Amino acid sequence: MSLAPVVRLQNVTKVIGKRTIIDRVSFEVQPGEVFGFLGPNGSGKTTTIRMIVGLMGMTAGDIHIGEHSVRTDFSNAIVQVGAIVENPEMYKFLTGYQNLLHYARMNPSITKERIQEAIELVGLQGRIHDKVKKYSLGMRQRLGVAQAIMHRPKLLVLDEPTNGLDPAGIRELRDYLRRLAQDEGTAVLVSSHLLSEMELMCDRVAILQKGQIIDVRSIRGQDENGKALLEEVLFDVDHPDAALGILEGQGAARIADGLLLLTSDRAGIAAINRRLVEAGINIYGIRVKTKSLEDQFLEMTGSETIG
Ligand SMILES: Nc1ncnc2c1ncn2[C@@H]1O[C@H](COP(=O)(O)OP(=O)(O)OP(=O)(O)O)[C@@H](O)[C@H]1O
Repeated sequence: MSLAPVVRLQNVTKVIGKRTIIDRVSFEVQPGEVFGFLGPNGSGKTTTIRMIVGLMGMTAGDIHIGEHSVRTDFSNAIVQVGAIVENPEMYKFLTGYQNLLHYARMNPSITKERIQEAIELVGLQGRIHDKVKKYSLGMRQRLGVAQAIMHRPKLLVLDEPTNGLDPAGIRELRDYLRRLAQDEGTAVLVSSHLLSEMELMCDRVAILQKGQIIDVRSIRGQDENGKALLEEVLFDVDHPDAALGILEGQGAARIADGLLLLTSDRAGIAAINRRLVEAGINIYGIRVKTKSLEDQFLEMTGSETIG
């Protein structure tokens, strides 16, 4: 991707007392990308996010928003950011619209048209004139996001936005974040400890464990370098032992429950299939055991509990 990243973390480190809470964290988020920041509780997501939005200083490293360093050029960096890090403070006795107007007054660049656009992007147009005290948690959050995007930030940061939402609310959140990324080219950074939700919502995820990034990967079946991910494949064949012999030297094939089990990328599966058929092996079925992000995450973090 040749686009300049919207946010770039370079070896960001945070030491509190004698403890290294965040250890040389580096990643970039591109325009129009929904990027997940995934890790178990206590892994350092909130601390990293607080450093991105300037609520906390960093011990070493740097963060750039566009070309502006959060360290040395904070005010130019932060104007490009919209964020919900702690619960957004809303006036519950005012309507959603009145709340937005109140915030818009602080920034003369926000027009009435823009307020309307933000409301529509989060799908709150039907209820925007109701009092906030009548809103569900999901609606309050939408209002928070509308407020955070009114000034057209290049980066939207949401800390654990799925917390407390029901499945319908999570689906709606996913839909409007994707819309925002696509329609406005906003880079969206969301943190979560919930893998299944990140899989649905994000283009890429960084996996954080004990303050270190242990992996950054695309959700769409490729790793960071565009290399296809390996998948476990089961071949149901008439002579597994003979098939194993034919494939000798082709990676780690073995027999499991009478099936031939091997690891391959997609192109490899076709090649292995052809080779077996040409050698006279009958194939009754091929099954790809696609690993969910959750399986991969558990493999990488070992016994670390999630959630
Ligand atoms: N001000 C602080 N002083 C000392 N330790 C801290 C401080 N802030 C955070 N920590 C520690 O840093 C680690 C990371 O915390 P952080 O809140 O960033 O994790 P998290 O991934 O956001 O987890 P959670 O989802 O539980 O909020 C934790 O072990 C926490 O106890």
